[in-house]
Amino acid sequence: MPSTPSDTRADNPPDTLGRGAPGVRISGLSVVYRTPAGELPAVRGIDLELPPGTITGVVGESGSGKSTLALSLLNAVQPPGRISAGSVEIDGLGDVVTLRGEELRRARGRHVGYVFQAAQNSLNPLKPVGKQLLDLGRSHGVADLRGLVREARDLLGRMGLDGARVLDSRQHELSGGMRQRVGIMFALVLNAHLVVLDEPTTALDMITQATILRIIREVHEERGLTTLVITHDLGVVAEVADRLAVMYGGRVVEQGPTRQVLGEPLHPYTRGLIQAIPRLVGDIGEARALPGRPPTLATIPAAGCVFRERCPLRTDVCVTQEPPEVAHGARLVACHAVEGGTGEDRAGAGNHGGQDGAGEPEGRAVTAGAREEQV
Ligand SMILES: Nc1ncnc2c1ncn2[C@@H]1O[C@H](COP(=O)(O)OP(=O)(O)OP(=O)(O)O)[C@@H](O)[C@H]1O
Repeated sequence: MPSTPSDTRADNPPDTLGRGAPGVRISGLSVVYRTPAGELPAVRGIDLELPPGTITGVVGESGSGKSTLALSLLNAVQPPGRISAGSVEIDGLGDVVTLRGEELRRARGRHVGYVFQAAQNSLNPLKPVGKQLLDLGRSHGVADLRGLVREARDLLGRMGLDGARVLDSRQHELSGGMRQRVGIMFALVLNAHLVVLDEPTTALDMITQATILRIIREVHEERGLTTLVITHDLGVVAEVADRLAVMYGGRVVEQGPTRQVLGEPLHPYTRGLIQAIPRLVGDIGEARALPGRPPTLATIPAAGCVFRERCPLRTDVCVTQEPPEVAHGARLVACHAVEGGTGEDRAGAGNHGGQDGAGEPEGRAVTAGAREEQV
C-alpha cells in the first residue's frame, strides 16, 4: 500500500493513538432506548475485549443489539438511546464513553474508522463523492489532500471500481454495491487503526462480497488494524473473523476464537444459528430454522435467560436466574445447560482468547474448511 494520508499530515495534533493496533475493552456496557413504556435495554452488561490486531465478528439475528454495540464504540448512540452504564476503553484514547465535543469528533474517522449499516444511503446526495472526501480531509486537518485523493482512488481501485469516476459521481449515479464500497473507502481512508464495519457486505452479490472480505482482511493486516465486523451472516464472520461474539437479546451469549465457536458451538443459540444455514449439497431438510422469533425491547425478559423461550434445553433455573458467562477453555458461554466449564474467570478465558485458535493463518484455514463443509 502506498504512503497513507496520516504520513503526510503536518498540521495535525500528535496522534495519541500511536501507530500500533489498539486494544479495546468493553466493560459492563448497557444501552437503553426511551420508549412509551419507559427506558428499555437494547444492550445489557456486555463485557467484550478486542485484542490488538485481531478481527472480531459480532453475529446475531436482527434486533439483538449489534448495531447499538457498534455505535457505542464511537460513543455515537443517538437519542432516544443513551449509554446507561459501562465503559469502552480504547488504547490511546481512554474511555470513549466520557469523550465529548471536539475530542469525540476527532476520534471518529481519524482514530476509529466506521461504516454504518445504512452506508448505501449515507452519502450527501448533492455532492460528488470526491468533494465529500475533501470535506472529510479538511475537517480532520489533513494537510496533503492530494495524497488523500490518491489513497481513496487506490482503495476504490482495489475494490474493483474506477476510482476517478467514482470520486466524480454523486450518490444517485452509483449502485447500492458501489455505495457500500465507497463507505468502506471512507472508513479506511483516514488510516484509523480501529475500524468498525456494520454489515459491510449486505448490498453485494456473492462474488463482490468475497472480494471485499479479502480486501478487508488484506488492509487489516497491511496496516495493523483492530477491526470489528458486525453482521447477521455467519458466512461473513467465518471468512474474515479471528474471534466471534454471538449476541442475543442484548447479551453476548458465547464468545471465543471463530474456529471453536463455529466448529463446536456450545450455546444452544449458536447451534441453532449454524443449523439454520441452508446447505447446497446433502439433504435440504437438514437446515432447521430456529423456531420462534427474537425478542423485541418490550419482550426481553427482565429475569432469567434471555434465550429461554426458544431454547430446547430450558429448565426451571433458566426462568429465574440469568446464566453467568463461564469459561470453557478460550471461550465464554452464558448457558445453565452447558456443562464442563473450566471454572476460570473471564480474565482467564480472555487471556488466551486473543490468539489461541484465533486463527492466524491456521485458524482461518480451518474455519474456511468448516465453511466448505457447509456448502
Ligand atoms: N432509535 C431507536 N429507538 C427505539 N428502539 C431502538 C432504536 N434503535 C434500535 N432500537 C431497538 O434496539 C434493539 C437493538 O437494535 P439494533 O439495531 O442494535 O440491533 P441489530 O442486532 O443491529 O439489528 P439489525 O441487524 O436489524 O440492525 C432492537 O430491539 C431495536 O428495535
